[in-house]
Amino acid sequence: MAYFPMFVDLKDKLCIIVGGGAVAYRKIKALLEFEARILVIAPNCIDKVYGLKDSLSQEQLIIALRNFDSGDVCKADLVIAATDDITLNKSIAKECRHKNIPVNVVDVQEECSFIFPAYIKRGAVTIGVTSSGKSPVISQRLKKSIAEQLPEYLEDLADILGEARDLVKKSFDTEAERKKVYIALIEAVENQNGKLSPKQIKDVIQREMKKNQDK
Ligand SMILES: C[C@@]1(CC(=O)O)c2cc3[nH]c(cc4nc(cc5[nH]c(cc(n2)[C@H]1CCC(=O)O)[C@@](C)(CC(=O)O)[C@@H]5CCC(=O)O)C(CC(=O)O)=C4CCC(=O)O)c(CCC(=O)O)c3CC(=O)O
Ligand SMILES: NC(=O)C1=CN([C@@H]2O[C@H](COP(=O)(O)OP(=O)(O)OC[C@H]3O[C@@H](n4cnc5c(N)ncnc54)[C@H](O)[C@@H]3O)[C@@H](O)[C@H]2O)C=CC1
Repeated sequence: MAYFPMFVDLKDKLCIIVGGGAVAYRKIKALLEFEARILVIAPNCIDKVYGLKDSLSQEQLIIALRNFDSGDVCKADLVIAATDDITLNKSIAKECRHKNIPVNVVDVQEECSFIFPAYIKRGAVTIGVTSSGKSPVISQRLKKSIAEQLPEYLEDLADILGEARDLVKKSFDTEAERKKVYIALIEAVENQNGKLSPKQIKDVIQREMKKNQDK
């Protein structure tokens, strides 16, 4: 069985992480990169988790130094059960499922409604890899080898194409024409090593329009 890669908007969503060990830390770091708000509930946290407070506001991260209470999950958009107590983790999962809250349980895959990928983030471009639980280390290694092949300008490229999109949509009638323009823009960015000014974007679009008219 393979998992479907679904990309989720986590901006400002409240993610509750129960547990404050090394595994919790890894999940928190990932969720923060996607602008989630974090509430950690654990009687003890490793220093790296406490350390996150230095660079984050109260809006972004709250650490509640206490045991989990049933009912804690009520306000959560997402829950991670990351304690070292398998029975507790399972009961958190049960409560979440009952309340229709997506839940990840770090030590029991069958209890997860979603699992974490190994991922690469370059601005708006995200690449997620999973082995559907078979081997996280495969995902980790694949991530590394994919990352080595990505062009430096990937983030800029996505921004440039994103900005050009409205104009391209207005200027070209068919999807096939629009796709050609995006490819021309990508090639132009490749030639300029990642930089195109708004004027250069317009020039490429003009050029493609002219090509279309001349046909
Ligand atoms: C099912 C899943 C659920 C979930 O966590 O969402 C899960 C479950 C478990 N992981 C375990 C172990 C390890 N996990 C890692 C690493 C990662 N694990 C991640 C995801 C996932 N792990 C989901 C499946 C994703 C997939 O299949 O691709 C990554 C990709 C993302 C992340 O964690 O953020 C991250 C790499 C991120 C990166 O490098 O980018 C390492 C390596 C290391 O630590 O360096 C080890 C030690 C080696 C080993 O055991 O394989 C154990 C056994 C614990 C034990 O033996 O006690 C369980 C529980 C079980 O298998 O039952
Ligand atoms: N999914 C994954 O990627 C991986 C999962 N694991 C599993 O993750 C689990 C956690 O691993 P670590 O972070 O290394 O453990 P850890 O022992 O460092 O941390 C456990 C945390 O749970 C907290 N905790 C315990 N009882 C609690 C309660 N009643 N309420 C709230 N918090 C409570 C502790 O205070 C501590 O912060 C292990 O069971 C391990 O098998 C391990 C490796 C990878």
